[in-house]
Amino acid sequence: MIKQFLNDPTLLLNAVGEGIYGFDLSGNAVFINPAAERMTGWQAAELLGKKIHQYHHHSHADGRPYPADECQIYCTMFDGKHRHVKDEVFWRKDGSNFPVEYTSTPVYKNDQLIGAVAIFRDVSKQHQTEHALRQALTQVKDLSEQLKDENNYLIAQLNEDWQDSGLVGHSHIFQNMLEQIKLVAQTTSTVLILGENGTGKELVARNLHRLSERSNQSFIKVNCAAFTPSLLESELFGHEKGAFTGANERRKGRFELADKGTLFLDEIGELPPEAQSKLLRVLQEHEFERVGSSHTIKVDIRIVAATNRDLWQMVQQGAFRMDLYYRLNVFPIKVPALKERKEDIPLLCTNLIAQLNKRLGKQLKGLSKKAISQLQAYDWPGNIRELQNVLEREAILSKQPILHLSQPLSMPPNTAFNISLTLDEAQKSHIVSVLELSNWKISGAHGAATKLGLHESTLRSKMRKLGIERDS
Ligand SMILES: Nc1ncnc2c1ncn2[C@@H]1O[C@H](COP(=O)(O)OP(=O)(O)OP(=O)(O)O)[C@@H](O)[C@H]1O
Repeated sequence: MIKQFLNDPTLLLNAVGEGIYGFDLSGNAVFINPAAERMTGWQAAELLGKKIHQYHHHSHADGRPYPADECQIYCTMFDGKHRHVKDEVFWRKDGSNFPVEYTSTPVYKNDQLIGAVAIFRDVSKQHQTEHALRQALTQVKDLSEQLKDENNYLIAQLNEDWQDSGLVGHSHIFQNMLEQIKLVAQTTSTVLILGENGTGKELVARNLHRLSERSNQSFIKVNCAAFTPSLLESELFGHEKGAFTGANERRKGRFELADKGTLFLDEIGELPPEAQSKLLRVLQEHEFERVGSSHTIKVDIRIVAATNRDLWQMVQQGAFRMDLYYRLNVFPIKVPALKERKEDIPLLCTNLIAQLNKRLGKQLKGLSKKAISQLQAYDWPGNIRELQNVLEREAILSKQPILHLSQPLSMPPNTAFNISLTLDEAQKSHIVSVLELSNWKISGAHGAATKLGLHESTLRSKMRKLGIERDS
């Protein structure tokens, strides 16, 4: 048996799965095995004695000619050096090509170079697998990016001390508003919610979403006053990696996250001009581009916007685009100020005290009659948010189950004169009070900076210095 193979070594060469070519020193084929025939479609009889390079190594993969004197196999025949080559192609008889990986080894007889042997493999399958792997990796990366975006957003939402309260009030004016919410919730029309700070605009927006057909999809909120103009654009529309300094990764904007759901644009009056034009385009054409990208993204979102500003006056002053105003003002809902529905105060208090009991672990029963009359005699510039704060303060101070008012309503406790405070403490206390009254809005005409007569950046640096954060 062994003898049989020794007598005819080509039996072994014919059995291997790799293609084998033998060359003499002139580059002519002297041996071709069946695997090479199968891969190239050229029969041995057609190529033996011929320069193989001209048949299936004549061009590179991109079609550029591959001169014979650069051919790595021929080079071995000149310098007698072994070579391992990747990223080349061989051409088939039918004119197609396939990627190959090959070795070119010199053949010596009595120390004399007499030719070379090339052993090659078709690596198309390997390339396909690599390509599929690369695609799968990109998909995984995209998905994990999306999950990260959504997760960040959800965490931010959870941290957002959103209280589990419904819209409470039985006054005529409030019931009218509830009726409007129910009607417009069924449609996809853009809604503009108007009302003073702390009246419950956000609560209205969330209820609109809850009652709509989109309730199973996301409700995404953006406070347009909380970002600088350039950050706001990237927050709304997202950005590509490297779109600006600090954009280390690609990030989806709130418009993309809200696709199929509702996007709540709070403080819409603070939207800078550039973002106003982009928003107009989304409202008209449902499309936009991420910052730093030319790729157009289509979305299906319902816009609900809110403001405490007189948008029409802003239009007349040139601070808000008129076309955007009309696009937003399709269905305006006016949330009444608390002073317009004082008859709702007792019911609101019952509701808010129940929430406080849960949150503070108290067992308060309600308010004294005198306290209710005091609350109804007051004008509530800070609306329900101010009412919440007053009740929370009294709930903390109270040792009895029935609450009384321990301080006059017209003087916010934080600004009360307190001689024991250092200058820094007094500043901190005053800044926090003004921030609370401004719903922690820093910039804009109604922001804390304007109220304090400071530049926005001065206020931010003072806040940093005094350690003022929203939860403090
Ligand atoms: N009808 C209501 N019944 C009970 N609680 C309410 C009602 N309306 C608002 N609230 C509560 O009052 C607080 C302020 O409401 P919300 O944040 O919706 O006001 P807003 O008008 O959006 O305020 P801003 O303009 O300052 O952002 C919230 O804690 C909310 O739960």
